Amino acid sequence: MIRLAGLSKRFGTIGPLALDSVSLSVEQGEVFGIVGRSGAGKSTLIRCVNLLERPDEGHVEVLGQDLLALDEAGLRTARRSIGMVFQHFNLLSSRTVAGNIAFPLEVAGVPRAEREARISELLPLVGLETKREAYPAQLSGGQKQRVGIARALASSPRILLCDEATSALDPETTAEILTLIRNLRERLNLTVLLITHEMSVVKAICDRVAVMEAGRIIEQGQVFQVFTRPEAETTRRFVSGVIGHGVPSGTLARLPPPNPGEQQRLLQILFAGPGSTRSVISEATRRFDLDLNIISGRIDEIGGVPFGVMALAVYGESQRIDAAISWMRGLGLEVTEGIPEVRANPPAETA
Ligand SMILES: Nc1ncnc2c1ncn2[C@@H]1O[C@H](COP(=O)(O)OP(=O)(O)OP(=O)(O)O)[C@@H](O)[C@H]1O
Repeated sequence: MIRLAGLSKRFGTIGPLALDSVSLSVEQGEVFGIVGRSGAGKSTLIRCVNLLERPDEGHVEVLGQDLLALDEAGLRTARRSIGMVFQHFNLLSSRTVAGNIAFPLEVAGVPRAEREARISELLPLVGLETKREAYPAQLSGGQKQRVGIARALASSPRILLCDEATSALDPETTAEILTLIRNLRERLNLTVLLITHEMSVVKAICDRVAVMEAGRIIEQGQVFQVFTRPEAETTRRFVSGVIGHGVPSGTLARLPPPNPGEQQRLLQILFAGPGSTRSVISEATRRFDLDLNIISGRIDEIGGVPFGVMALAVYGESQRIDAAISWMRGLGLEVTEGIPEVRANPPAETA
């Protein structure tokens, strides 16, 4: 649906590249997230998909069309297949909900009766049947974004671009809007590309994710894979704020020392898949005659797949600990030695 190849972009003549050879493919029906800190290049990248921003170099293919090769008229037509939702809604305050939704249709020259019919279809889709004649000032943030979404869908696009669509909303409203986007994706067979600085958004809604830093994609993959096995340090930091890899610094220092002749080893265990709730701790304790202290543990779900991360301090004879690790790995658990430390009370992992 979207193929970006070797995109580079520099604003002005000096300074760093806002985009540095970015390549990305988004397949039909996916919700694809791009996450990164402020200034990473996310907005520039998403704006290249509908050519609100023109890259200096590279290739932009959407629905099989080379957008950079189109003239203005061709680009206008192509853009009807690409709806866009904005962080600050960008509604016209002098127009009603219906007037805002109709706006892109008016610009495209769609006759009035057809516009009205389309509005009537869209309002129930976004849960705003009763707000047709309301003005933006009379709406909550979540309702305003519902209007923004309806407007983006007015021309029946096949692709929805979401530029920090929930960043101005509170957590509860964010969850509602994300659920709405996910449902619309299914109902309307949309492909969604979204940018966000919040890993929790990616976790809630995306199938795949790309992590951006300094104009580059530093890591990408299935959300489950990236969350449970982050490779880049930046990704690890993003992920740890959401799924709790690591324990607060100071906690490890307060662990009791091992008895003479015994070892203390720190293990991080990742459970993934349906067997995740299986209790291995008590069984390992019995089988291998060890003391296993749970320092932290969390069960979560990403894309419907349960997984858990547990940090353990294990006390006992070295060989027994080795045997317990082999046994746990044999059960399909991912066991790594060492527990990443995080600052106590880290700020929410956002840009
Ligand atoms: N119109 C512009 N003129 C000059 N520099 C720009 C412009 N737009 C973006 N930049 C610069 O390009 C880089 C990438 O910015 P971009 O807005 O794409 O990042 P971002 O990841 O979306 O960050 P944010 O979430 O803060 O918007 C930054 O260094 C930014 O200052």
